[in-house]
Amino acid sequence: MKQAVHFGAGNIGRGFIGAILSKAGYQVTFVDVNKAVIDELNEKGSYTVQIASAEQASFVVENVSGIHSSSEHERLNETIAKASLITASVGPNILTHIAKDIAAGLAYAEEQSMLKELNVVACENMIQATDFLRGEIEGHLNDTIKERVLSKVGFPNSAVDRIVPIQHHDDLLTVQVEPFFEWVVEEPSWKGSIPNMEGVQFVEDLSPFIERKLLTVNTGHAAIAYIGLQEGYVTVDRAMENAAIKEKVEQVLSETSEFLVGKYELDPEQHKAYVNKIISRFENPYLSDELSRVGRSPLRKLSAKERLVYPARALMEQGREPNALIDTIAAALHFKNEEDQEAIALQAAIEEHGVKKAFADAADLPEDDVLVVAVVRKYAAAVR
Ligand SMILES: NC(=O)C1=CN([C@@H]2O[C@H](COP(=O)(O)OP(=O)(O)OC[C@H]3O[C@@H](n4cnc5c(N)ncnc54)[C@H](O)[C@@H]3O)[C@@H](O)[C@H]2O)C=CC1
Ligand SMILES: O=P(O)(O)OC[C@H]1O[C@](O)(CO)[C@@H](O)[C@@H]1O
Repeated sequence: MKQAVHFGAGNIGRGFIGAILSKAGYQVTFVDVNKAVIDELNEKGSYTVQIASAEQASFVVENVSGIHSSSEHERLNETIAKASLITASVGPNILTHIAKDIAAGLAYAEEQSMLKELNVVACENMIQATDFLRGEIEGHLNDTIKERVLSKVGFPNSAVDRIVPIQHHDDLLTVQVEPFFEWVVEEPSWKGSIPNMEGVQFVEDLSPFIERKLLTVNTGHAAIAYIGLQEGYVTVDRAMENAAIKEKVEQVLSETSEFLVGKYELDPEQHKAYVNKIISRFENPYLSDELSRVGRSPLRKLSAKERLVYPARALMEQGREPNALIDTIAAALHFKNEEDQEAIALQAAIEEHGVKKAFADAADLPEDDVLVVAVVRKYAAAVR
């Protein structure tokens, strides 16, 4: 049986990537720091995925096991050495940490003369996430091993799309997901023959796919989260029942559409249909997705290459005034959550240095940048 190693046995790992890989005939070994989840995977060897729709369908994902990365280094090295695919959905900020584990496994495979053609794919909400991961892995390899690894291992970027909220089940492994899913992988960087995996699309150029997804699903979602929280909502579906919030989200997405259609010469009608589909996904009444989850890690979401600042700045460079994006960024600066380290750091920075410097630092922009000036002007109006 083909072996896949997936870092991150969390919501998207179990609810999407693990399910696709298992169905494609892989034995999937999840790697996680959460020992309770790993123990449960090893004990049960399967888990249930529930589809959040009127039909309430569910299916069982088989051939899964787990490795606790903090304590099972040798087992992890041996498993990586046998794998033909390594994937990850741990969160962009954690890629640096798992790079060390992946590098150790690849170096072990090389030393044991086991290194064969394989691929490493980061499945994160991040542009060029695999390129970033590859850079971090390379930093842990000596020159000789690095050369061998780069000749055998492919590092394709990918775009993943499926809404998987925080789970509330008695069973630790059961995961509820939305019906929609899309996993797009960069074909030119794939080493070896292109596999036929149901639910995975290989493309020549990933940029239009990842940008379309990040600047529609994730930008729209972020707008609902930050504006919805301002209005006292708790979940995405309930916030979308408010006509004013829905209208604001539509305005945000018409701004990102303007950018995307222009940059990638998309067919405006087809893109409009894509946007409408995404909006209907946000309204799914069978999915209870917390705004605090969708808005999590505000410093990452306010950074330069991310879902809010990147399109807003690009539009302003074209002489446009993306007012709905500016309102969303202003609302994001009010995001407070005592369980979110980035939210705490953001609010501390605002208190200590003022909103102008706090936002300029987060977005890596000068304090007199046009976007910073516009956001600061709106910030006072977006009181929570
Ligand atoms: N939830 C979703 O709908 C989607 C998530 N994603 C991407 O997946 C990422 C993860 O999202 P979720 O699954 O919702 O989060 P999650 O918190 O449910 O899962 C992340 C998992 O990574 C594990 N982890 C943390 N540090 C680790 C380490 N050093 N080694 C191994 N495992 C480690 C955590 O214990 C957790 O089980 C997101 O940041 C995003 O980039 C992408 C598309 C959809
Ligand atoms: O996972 P992130 O990047 O923190 O952002 C949350 C977003 O990711 C998703 O979980 C999946 O794309 C969306 O639900 C949401 O827009």
